[in-house]
Amino acid sequence: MSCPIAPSAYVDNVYGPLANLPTINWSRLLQHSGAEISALRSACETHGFFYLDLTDEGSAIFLEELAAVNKIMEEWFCQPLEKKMETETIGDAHGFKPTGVQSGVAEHTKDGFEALKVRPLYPLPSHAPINSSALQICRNNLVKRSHLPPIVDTKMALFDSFVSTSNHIAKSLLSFLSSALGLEGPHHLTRYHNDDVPSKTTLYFLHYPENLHATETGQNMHTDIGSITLLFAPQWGLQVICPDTKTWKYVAPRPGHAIINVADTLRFLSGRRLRSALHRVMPLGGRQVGDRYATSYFLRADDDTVFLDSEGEVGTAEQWLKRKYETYKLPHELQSAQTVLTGGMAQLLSQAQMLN
Ligand SMILES: O=C(O)CCC(=O)C(=O)O
Ligand SMILES: [Fe+2]
Repeated sequence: MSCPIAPSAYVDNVYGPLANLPTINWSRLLQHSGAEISALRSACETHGFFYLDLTDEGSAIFLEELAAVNKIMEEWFCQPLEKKMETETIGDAHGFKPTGVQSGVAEHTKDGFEALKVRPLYPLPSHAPINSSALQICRNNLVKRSHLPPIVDTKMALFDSFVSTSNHIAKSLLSFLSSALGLEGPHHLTRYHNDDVPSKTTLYFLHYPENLHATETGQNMHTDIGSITLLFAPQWGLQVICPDTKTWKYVAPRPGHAIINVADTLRFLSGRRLRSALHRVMPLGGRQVGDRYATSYFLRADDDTVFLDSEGEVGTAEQWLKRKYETYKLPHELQSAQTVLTGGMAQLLSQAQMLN
């Protein structure tokens, strides 16, 4: 069985002007173009949200893998809820989350997405081709460790390869950014992101089932928890607060592009020099017409990474994730009484401007 993706049209005089986000070119970054690296830094300082152009020839296989994992996941989400609930939830970074457990995008509503979180291999598969015996060792470890849903288990090589390239892209961005910010040696940002150290790095599949009643809608505003998010959102619904107007604007889906997001931990580790973008998912017209899907790779710092958070407390990356997930479930009025949901970004914007 497959769930067709319903197209939805964007009409700018109804839904407002689009977010004008910077675009960074992946192949130029790989050539160490000074201009592209400085554009990357500027995008993270001013927006914290940008398109990454992956339309180069070298990224074609990765995009094919993305299409293949998405097809598998769309079929997986079509299963009855009881079947999906069989995927054990382990901590907040692995397992199945049904709709309606978090506060929704609008007051007095719950969230309208279900999600399957898949903890990647640990140690993560290297970007170099993995030989079959290495893969078998990883596979045995993973099966014991992670209680994967059978669908991931049977397509292990595909999922591994997709995770490996996602990790490579996210860590490369981190590395270019660190050098551009002059964070070198012991302060280099990659030092907090070790592939062989436990972290809550996660591959994340989201499904927003059609819901015409809007009791469970979209995804509430938030900043992401970790360091760098690679988001693939081929359908309308994603909105971001733009730094110029401080209003919500829709982010146009762009084939062959990832949307990259500076998340809380990276902002904290950069000494607040980088900006985290406040974003949410609001279906066009406020109702989820047709099913919507999105895929993310959340690169997160090693569990024991220490930083000063937006509540003024010194804690670890692992504690911040736990706190953030607890906050997602709180009613809106309690969420807005503290800084955790938005990593302090909401407090940097005036309430009146934001609600627009
Ligand atoms: O569904 C989307 O487009 C965005 C999802 C998102 O922001 C998240 O899961 O953190
Ligand atoms: Fe997000």
